[in-house]
Amino acid sequence: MTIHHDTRPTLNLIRLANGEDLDLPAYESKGAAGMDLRAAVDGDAPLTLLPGKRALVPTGFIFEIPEGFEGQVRPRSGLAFKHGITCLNSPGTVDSDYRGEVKVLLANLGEEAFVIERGMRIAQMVIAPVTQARVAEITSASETARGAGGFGSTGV
Ligand SMILES: O=c1ccn([C@H]2C[C@H](O)[C@@H](COP(=O)(O)OP(=O)(O)OP(=O)(O)O)O2)c(=O)[nH]1
Ligand SMILES: [Mg+2]
Repeated sequence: MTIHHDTRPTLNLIRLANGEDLDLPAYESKGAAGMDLRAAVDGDAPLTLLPGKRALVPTGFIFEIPEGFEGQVRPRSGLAFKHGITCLNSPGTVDSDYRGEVKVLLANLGEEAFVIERGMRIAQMVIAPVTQARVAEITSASETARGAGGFGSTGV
């Protein structure tokens, strides 16, 4: 008999008052990299994002990102393509020790106002492994063929 263990890390979520009745963030297809995040704006008061403006949109949940991982808040390509809606700080970083509500910093780079309704899937979060480096100050850098060349030094 083969026993299949679920080796995926667990993401604990705490539902806040403004997240009442919202669907849990979820992977919308079997192989989706990101779970979609929903807008926890007031059902009676949708948020209108004017062209060129930004807004911090609540998700209604606290995420306990497992240690050794981060949450990357990324735009949804459909909203970006159709409406110019993106995450201003993309990819947003949710630290594993953050215990506040996860919020999405949406920006409207389109030409028309965009209305964010309660429960709308506004962004996606990818859980990704993180490596914290040990920081050490030294006085000279090791030599390489590239040296200080960058920003197009190898041609376009
Ligand atoms: O899109 C985002 C980005 C960040 N955060 C939360 C979780 C994250 O752990 C915290 C801090 O984010 P970040 O380190 O990017 O911002 P900061 O400007 O460096 O703030 P801080 O000084 O609080 O670290 O804000 C979100 O909810 N959504
Ligand atoms: Mg920070």
